[in-house]
Amino acid sequence: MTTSPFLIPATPPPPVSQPPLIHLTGVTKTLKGQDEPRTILAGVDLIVRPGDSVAILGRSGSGKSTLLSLIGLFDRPDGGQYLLGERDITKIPERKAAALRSAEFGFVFQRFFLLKHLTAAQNVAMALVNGQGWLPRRKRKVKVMAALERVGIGHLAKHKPPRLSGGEQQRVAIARALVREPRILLADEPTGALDTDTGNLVVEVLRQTTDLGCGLVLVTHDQDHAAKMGRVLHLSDGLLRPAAQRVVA
Ligand SMILES: Nc1ncnc2c1ncn2[C@@H]1O[C@H](COP(=O)(O)OP(=O)(O)OP(=O)(O)O)[C@@H](O)[C@H]1O
Repeated sequence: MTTSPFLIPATPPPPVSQPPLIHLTGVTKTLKGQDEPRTILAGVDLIVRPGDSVAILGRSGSGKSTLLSLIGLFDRPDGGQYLLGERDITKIPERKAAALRSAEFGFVFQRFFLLKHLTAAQNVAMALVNGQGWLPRRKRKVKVMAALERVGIGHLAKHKPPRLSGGEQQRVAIARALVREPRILLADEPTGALDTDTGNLVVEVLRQTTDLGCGLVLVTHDQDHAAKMGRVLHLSDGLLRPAAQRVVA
């Protein structure tokens, strides 16, 4: 029997998955408090590819921020393996970690950490000054405006934080995280200080950052926000597992 070249295969070929941006295997972390040392991460596995959006849920104290600080190279695992692209960075020294952190990652926190006396554009430009030295003024301006426009607040470039709403301030902070074009955006409770509607808007802005291939890891307590991500994981007993998702109306 000959096969017609016009036949459509019954099962489309699987999408070619892109190589991971980050790949954690069996990552462990024990923290020494005032009492007994406590194992916070007991063997975490996680893969984030370009364009992935991953939510991490978990009760307070389950270790979400600890995990995010390992991913963002503020701390190192005790065991397991952490690959950034193909590079094993499990035991990378701080000097090298700092350079990778500013080249590869953008960070968004619950608090906006904006400088009150600078405009939105100047706040965003600070990330370029710290990360890449002094870019020529015109190039800096183009990058800053592109970042502000990407989060929908180009028209607020000349406003200072006290004149901006909480959601607008958080969007300035997201633009500041995006302006160096990070490959991975890490957001720790970015809607914690915002009302529901504003929080929804900010989560949507964050999710859209993945459209151009950025990987996003969002730590949140809000199941509705988590459900807007491509994948929802739950951290408990030191392990990350797929979370049972609620249907959001
Ligand atoms: N530097 C530290 N030394 C000792 N214990 C710590 C340290 N930092 C955090 N912990 C403890 O580790 C546990 C995990 O903390 P972590 O902040 O990662 O949790 P979380 O899931 O992000 O919590 P939350 O949702 O409340 O922010 C907590 O019990 C916390 O008290």
